[in-house]
Amino acid sequence: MGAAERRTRNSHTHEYAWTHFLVFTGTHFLANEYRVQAPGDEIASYPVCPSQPVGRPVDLTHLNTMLRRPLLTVSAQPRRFVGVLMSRFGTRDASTLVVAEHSESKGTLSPSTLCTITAAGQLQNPVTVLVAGGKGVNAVAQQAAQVPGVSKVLVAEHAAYEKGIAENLSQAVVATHKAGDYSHILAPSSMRSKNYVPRVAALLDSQPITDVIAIKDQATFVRPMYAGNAIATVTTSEPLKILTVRTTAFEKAPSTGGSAATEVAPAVAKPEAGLSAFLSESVSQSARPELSSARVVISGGRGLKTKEHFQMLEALADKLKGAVGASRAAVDEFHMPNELQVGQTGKVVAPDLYLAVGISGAIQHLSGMKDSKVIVAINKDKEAPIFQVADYGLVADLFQAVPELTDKV
Ligand SMILES: Cc1cc2nc3c(=O)[nH]c(=O)nc-3n(C[C@H](O)[C@H](O)[C@H](O)COP(=O)(O)OP(=O)(O)OC[C@H]3O[C@@H](n4cnc5c(N)ncnc54)[C@H](O)[C@@H]3O)c2cc1C
Repeated sequence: MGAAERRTRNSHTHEYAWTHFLVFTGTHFLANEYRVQAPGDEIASYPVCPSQPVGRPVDLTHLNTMLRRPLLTVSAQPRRFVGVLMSRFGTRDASTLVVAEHSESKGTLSPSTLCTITAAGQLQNPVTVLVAGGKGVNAVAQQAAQVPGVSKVLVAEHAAYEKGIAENLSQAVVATHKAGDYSHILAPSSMRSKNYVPRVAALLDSQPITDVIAIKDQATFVRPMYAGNAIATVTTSEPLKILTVRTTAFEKAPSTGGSAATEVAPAVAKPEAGLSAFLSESVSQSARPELSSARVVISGGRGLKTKEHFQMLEALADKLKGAVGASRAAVDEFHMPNELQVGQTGKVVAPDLYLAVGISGAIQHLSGMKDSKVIVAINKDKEAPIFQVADYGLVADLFQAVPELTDKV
């Protein structure tokens, strides 16, 4: 199938969408041909209007008779226009479901959920938030209900959702979608959503779009590709858009001022999917702020040479009330724990101040921190690529520069 083709399934929703599309006769738009596949048919190509010169505006009336059959596959030039028509004239009202993340132990809605609600607001649809969890989840739901812009909060309380087990959580999301028929499902980009969102997408037969950093319209989104080397603007013609949102790209929604209604989420017949079980977790305790949400992050790389030398960074971080991060090289050499890795395969951070110490600035590291508001680099190699993204660069030996800086702060 050619690149210009789009597929649509023969579902109830699609039939409605196309009915609306066909009602829209008399409208002119640029199209050369439609390819239509009915059940049991070969794919057949039909010109929109046999006498119509290629690329000229055409009358859609001709399509009425042709498309009044159960469609499996329809393709058209230009593809995007059809996608837009589908979403604009579909019979479903656009509505957005945000799947909340929250801290079970603290009973709080996560800042990443607030950022996702901001992203959802930009779609300008009514926003429903699904809060799934174990006992105590109602308190989190109350917090979600107070976020301005949220019109409804659905609470799924069950022990099966307590630890965010992907197989169980995805069932809750799917059941909620089936009852609400949302046009968009949004979740924060996170380790947790990397696990359950693909399952949700597979169960609902939709291609997810991950790591969205900007919303252009209902169907057009901006996302990084190739570890942030390219920024792609993608348009989807999926009737259901499933997105994960890079939370560093959206401000947190205010946590008070709203008054959404709270309801019980649609029931799942067997919330415990029985495919995986929670055994234990080991959470590292730190008095420092959490890496992803810290205002100041001080990261060290292979240049620190030993685990002990990271204490220099910790002393500076404590003075600046910041978090400590690390490059993958430092993590691979066991100088810092895995959860403090910043980059493509680690955490994505965008603090007010990011200080990179003894880090060369490989693209995989940059993709996790280059959206920081101010970047400062200390490196003894003046050619190090980190200086290309740094607002302030110090070419110096870190073993002199860091203690000196700590003294002066
Ligand atoms: C698929 C994939 C995913 C990856 N994901 C990540 C990721 O998420 N995060 C990540 O960080 N990397 C990631 N990497 C690895 C990445 O490519 C680099 O290898 C890594 O970031 C290098 O870490 P570094 O800058 O600490 O080490 P190096 O590249 O070795 O740089 C050390 C720097 O320290 C400087 N230095 C040495 N001594 C001193 C001194 N005394 N004073 C001042 N400066 C000094 C050196 O000049 C040098 O620039 C990934 C790679 C792949 C292939």
